[in-house]
Amino acid sequence: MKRNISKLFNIIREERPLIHQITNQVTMNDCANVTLAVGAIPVMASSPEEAAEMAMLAKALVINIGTLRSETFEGMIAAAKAANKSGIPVIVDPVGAGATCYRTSSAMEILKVIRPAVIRGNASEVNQLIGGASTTIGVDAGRVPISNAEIAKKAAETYECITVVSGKEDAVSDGNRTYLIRNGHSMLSKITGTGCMSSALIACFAAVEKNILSSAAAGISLMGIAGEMAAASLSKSEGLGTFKVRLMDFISLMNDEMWDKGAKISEV
Ligand SMILES: Nc1ncnc2c1ncn2[C@@H]1O[C@H](COP(=O)(O)OP(=O)(O)OP(=O)(O)O)[C@@H](O)[C@H]1O
Ligand SMILES: Cc1ncsc1CCO
Ligand SMILES: [Mg+2]
Repeated sequence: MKRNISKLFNIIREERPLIHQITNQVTMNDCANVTLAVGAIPVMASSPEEAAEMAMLAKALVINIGTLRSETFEGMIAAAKAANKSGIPVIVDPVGAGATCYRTSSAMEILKVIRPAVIRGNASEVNQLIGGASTTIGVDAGRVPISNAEIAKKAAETYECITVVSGKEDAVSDGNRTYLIRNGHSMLSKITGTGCMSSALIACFAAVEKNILSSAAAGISLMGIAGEMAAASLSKSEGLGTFKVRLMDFISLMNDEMWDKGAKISEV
C-alpha cells in the first residue's frame, strides 16, 4: 500500500488532472486551493445546464452536499451519471447527513441513483448512511457506538465502494480490507472544511490511480500528515489562522519522501 501511494505525488504534478467539484459555499475556495496545492486543476461547476458536460472533461468528480439546494442537487445527479457512464470516479461527501432529513435523504438518493467510487465522511455522517442513529451535530461528528473501522467496513459493503471515515483515526475500507491511518492533529477539527478538503484530495489521487483504496488512503493521510507538520511548525504566538496557512504550505510541499516518513498506516 505505502509503495503504491508515495509515487502518486509526482504523477499528479506531471499529469495535472482536472477535478470537477460540486461542493459547498463554505469551503469551495479552500477545496479549489488544496487541489492546486497537490498539483491538480480544480473546476467548480454546479449548474444543471453544464454539470454533465464538465464532468466528462474531468478525471474525477466530487459531490459534496454541505450547502445543498435543489438546483445544485440536479446538477450533482447529472454530473455523476455522466461520470459513471464515462468511468470517471465519483467521490461523495455526505456533509451533515443525520442532522436534517433533507441532508440524509439527499445523500441516500445520490447513493441510490449513482455509483460512487468513494464515500468520505465523519463517523456520524457515514453511520447514518448505514442505518445508525442521527447523531450529527450540524456538520460535525456526534457520538457513535461503533469504531470508525467498523463503520467504514459496513458502508463499503453496503454501497460497494471504498469508504473513508475520518476522525482522530481515519479508517479506509473496501469491505474486505480495512486500514487505519493514525495521522492528524486535533487542530484539523478546529478549522472548517478539512474533511471537505480531504475529499477533494482523494479525488486528485483517484484521478491518477485506478486502485481507489490506495487513492483514498493517499488523500486522507496527506491531510493528516500535513496537519501534523503545520501544528509542529507553530510558535507560541501562532494559532488557528497561521495553522491554516501552514496546512496549505505543507500540502503543496509534500513529496514522496516526506509522505513515506510520516504515514502511519496499518491494516486492521
Ligand atoms: N481529534 C483529531 N485528531 C487528529 N486528527 C483529526 C481529529 N479530528 C479530525 N481529524 C482529522 O481532520 C480531518 C477532517 O476530518 P473530520 O472528521 O473532522 O472531517 P469533517 O467532519 O467532514 O470536516 P468538515 O465537515 O469540516 O470538512 C481528517 O484529516 C482527520 O483525520
Ligand atoms: C460549516 C459548514 N456548513 C455547511 S458546509 C460547512 C463546511 C464544513 O463541512
Ligand atoms: Mg464534512
